[in-house]
Amino acid sequence: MVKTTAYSRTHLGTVFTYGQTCSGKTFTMYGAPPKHPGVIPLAVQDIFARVKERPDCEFLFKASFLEIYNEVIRDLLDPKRVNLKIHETPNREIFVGNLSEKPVYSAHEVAELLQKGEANRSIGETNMNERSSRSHTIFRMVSKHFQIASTHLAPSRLIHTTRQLKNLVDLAGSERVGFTKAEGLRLKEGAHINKSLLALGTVISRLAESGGESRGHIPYRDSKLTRILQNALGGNAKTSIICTVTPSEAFADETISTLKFARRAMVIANKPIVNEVRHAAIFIATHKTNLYIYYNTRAAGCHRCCKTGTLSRGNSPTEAAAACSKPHAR
Ligand SMILES: Nc1ncnc2c1ncn2[C@@H]1O[C@H](COP(=O)(O)OP(=O)(O)OP(=O)(O)O)[C@@H](O)[C@H]1O
Repeated sequence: MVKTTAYSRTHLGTVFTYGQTCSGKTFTMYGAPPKHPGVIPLAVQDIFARVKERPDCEFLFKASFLEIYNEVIRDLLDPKRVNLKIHETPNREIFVGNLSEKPVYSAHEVAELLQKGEANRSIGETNMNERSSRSHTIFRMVSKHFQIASTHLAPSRLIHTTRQLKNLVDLAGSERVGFTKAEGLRLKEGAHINKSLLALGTVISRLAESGGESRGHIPYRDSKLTRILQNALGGNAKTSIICTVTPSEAFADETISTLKFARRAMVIANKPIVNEVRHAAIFIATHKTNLYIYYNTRAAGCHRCCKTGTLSRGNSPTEAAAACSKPHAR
């Protein structure tokens, strides 16, 4: 499932984990590499492995990494960039302004960036988890791929480009103050986490009620998390949600609540699209090439020669006819 989302040719692919605190969300997303890599390192490896399978394409990758901490967006690759704002393009694509994007060329480089970002992430000890995520993180990889095609007259021509976004999201977990015994800063963090997860739950419920269509009012703007994930939740994305639960009886209520969330989310049916740009000029040029071959063949009346390759690049009909030394009818 996760592999499909990472591989997918659709414009936007998103994977996120959902569940109560200490249920294994961060472990699922990051794992304990190199022995037990999580979803993010595995997805990145898959993406780069795919590059090797497509020698006919050129790829360009850029990565960004942000956290939402107490409803403030911070760049984890450049922590001086704080309080970043969310914007929307005219074609309704949501993006975070002034977020740094680093070009990456290998899975190893991405792993280094992840490590750097993780070191800047807000993590704190609670009664439940000694390394509890106090923020939601979104690791995003944007890729552009350019397909090159060779034709008889043009050995290297750009045919189309595809742009894809992959969001790999690690959410902070919902927490009950009774269990975490949080006070002061931890209590404030917990309140923000719960509030944004509630907003996520509401968005999922509304989308589920409307069968996945963004009909009526869907309150994406109620939290930074739902606003950033707007396209992933109810748009044209391919989204995988991994729900994590703890086996402990003491958390049965949380487990039931997580399973209800999962059941609602399953109803939502997005409509993934491929963001592909066919280059019109190139398309016409390619067809001109074919037309030219056809024209030459007809004009010279030299079907057999053209088929066997006598007609070379730049031949005019006269040149083609002259180049044909075979004694067949013209
Ligand atoms: N499948 C697993 N195998 C081994 N250890 C695990 C596994 N899942 C979770 N753990 C361990 O359980 C602890 C809690 O996991 P983790 O931090 O991933 O939870 P979380 O849901 O992200 O919590 P929070 O919401 O508080 O950040 C960690 O010490 C982690 O290493």
